[in-house]
Amino acid sequence: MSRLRPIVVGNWKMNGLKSSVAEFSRITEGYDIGLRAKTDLAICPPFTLLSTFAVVALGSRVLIGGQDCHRSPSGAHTGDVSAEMIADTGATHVIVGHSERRADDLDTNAVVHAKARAARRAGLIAILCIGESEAERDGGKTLEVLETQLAASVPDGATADNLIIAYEPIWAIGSGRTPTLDEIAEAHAHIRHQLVLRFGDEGEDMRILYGGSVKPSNASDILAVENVNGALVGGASLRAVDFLGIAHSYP
Ligand SMILES: O=C[C@H](O)COP(=O)(O)O
Repeated sequence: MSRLRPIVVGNWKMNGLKSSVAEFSRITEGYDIGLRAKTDLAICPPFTLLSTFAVVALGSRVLIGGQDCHRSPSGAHTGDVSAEMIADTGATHVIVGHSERRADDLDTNAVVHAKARAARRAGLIAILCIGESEAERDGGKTLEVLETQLAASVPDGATADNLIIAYEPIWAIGSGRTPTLDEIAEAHAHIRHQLVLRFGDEGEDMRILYGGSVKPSNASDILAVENVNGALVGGASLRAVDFLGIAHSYP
């Protein structure tokens, strides 16, 4: 097992109303001393719930993150939210480059790069997502795609304290399908290699999460794979029992 302290992150995507505080409270209550000894735990709710969740999380050590940020600290960007605003809620993390934003909002690698820099500027830890499409996997291009995304979207000067990589094969997100454990190991080893080539020893300490159809029934196998330092969980993070079940899967 990796020596790096794992982190299990829940991405609530566009889900959650004020009434969801009860479910989030169950997560904070379930993050007991036994679980804290195993793993960090974070929830990234929609922007509308960030401040509320940050208050509910106080004292629980559950971490809070945004799901995206604008590259600028403030200004005329209607509808956008800056990294500084996210940090101001008490959040510590922000997801950048999720494939849904790369697809829906045309976030290129250059844009993701700028957002990761913005996260650092605001003192947030960026959870930077990369991953191949099904056509790219079928075409044998997975490792090449990951390499290109890493080179173009991870900023210089990134450290293990301000950057987490999340490997999410696009075809595995919300589909119930996952790569084989060998395929996950291969992708994570490649990401680790690229990080070490670029950042030296610092690259050894950067956490690499797996995301895509993680659930309580497959978490223990996936989380045991070499260089998998945690998970980015979508659908299964919406219910405390499932999310805590995944976090408990660590040996
Ligand atoms: O950010 C989370 C990922 O997109 C994974 O979503 P999923 O667990 O619903 O497949």
